[in-house]
Amino acid sequence: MSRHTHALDGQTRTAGREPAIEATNLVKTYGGGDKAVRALDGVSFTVPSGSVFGLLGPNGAGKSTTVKILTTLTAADSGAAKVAGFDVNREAAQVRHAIGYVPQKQCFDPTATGRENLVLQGRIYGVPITQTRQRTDELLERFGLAEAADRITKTWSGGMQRKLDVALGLIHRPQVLFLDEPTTGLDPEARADMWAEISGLAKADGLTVLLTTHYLEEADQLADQLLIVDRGTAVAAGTPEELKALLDGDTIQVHLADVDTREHAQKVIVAVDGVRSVELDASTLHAHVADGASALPKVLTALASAGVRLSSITAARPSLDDVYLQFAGRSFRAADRAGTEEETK
Ligand SMILES: Nc1ncnc2c1ncn2[C@@H]1O[C@H](COP(=O)(O)OP(=O)(O)OP(=O)(O)O)[C@@H](O)[C@H]1O
Repeated sequence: MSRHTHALDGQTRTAGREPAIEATNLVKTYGGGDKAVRALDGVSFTVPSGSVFGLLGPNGAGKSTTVKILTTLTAADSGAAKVAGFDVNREAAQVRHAIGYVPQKQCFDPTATGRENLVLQGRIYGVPITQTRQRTDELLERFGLAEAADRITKTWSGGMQRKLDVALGLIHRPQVLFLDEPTTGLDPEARADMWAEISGLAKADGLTVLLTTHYLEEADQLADQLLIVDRGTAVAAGTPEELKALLDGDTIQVHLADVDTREHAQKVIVAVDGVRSVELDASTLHAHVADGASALPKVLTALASAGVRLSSITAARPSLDDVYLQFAGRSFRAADRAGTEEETK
């Protein structure tokens, strides 16, 4: 972890106000003996009030487990956490009152209308009925659901249903909102719409939002601060820009026509002037260079002279995928696929 210390230290600085979330060295193991799964292996982070914090990681990285500990749904084996100033173990009731939690799976009654769902949720939280009605109207309006409010929610689109999930988490005016994979399963348009809503929540309402995602683009777009987790540990932290700046220079991605030539191609590219390092990922090579525009023709010429056939080659500024590749040693998409396969076994 030492090479990431700089960015992780940056995470703990806050501007005077008490942080909305402080997680220290969280450890959680499921099961025991041979079947034990270490879901979290010492994760720490701090979320300043009024910001959007992204927990980014492939399937099975430990994101939901972190959220469950912070929302008091499960207890960590060791470590400590405070949310809205309350200890998740000793002051669980206060934590629950101060937070909204939107789980991965839909949490409304599909046979009730949107309005009925919101009013019921307000009652569950003990919000007085007049305030519940007022807040319901406000939330329906804010999420563009007012017109559909009195229709049974199972007739709503997926995007509308997901917005209702978020609205339900806000009925009691929490200080901190947890969104577990808020846009999984949504089409691109509904996803963009949801992104706009989420960034509005922090900016307009001063709410602190912690969201988990396995979409790099979502983390890049929404998060003020990001923690990248992999196999239960934090691999990098910072703003999306800081993380990308850790990889100064550009990345040249070389897609090989023949996967068997990858080791040979790697040696050829490493020898090109201006190439700092080359990482291998299936049939793609990622070369880190100071300046993509000047290095690309040299890489092309070297590969052509060595008889390596390509299917494509591109130069780009580093992406979060490159950050992940550098720190986790494998590409995000490959890790996500591996995680999904692991979970469906
Ligand atoms: N109740 C449980 N019992 C046993 N193992 C579990 C349980 N919940 C999670 N795990 C395992 O712990 C690890 C972390 O899971 P977690 O759900 O926190 O990951 P995640 O990053 O949220 O992944 P996803 O994006 O798939 O939800 C995984 O290996 C998962 O299979």
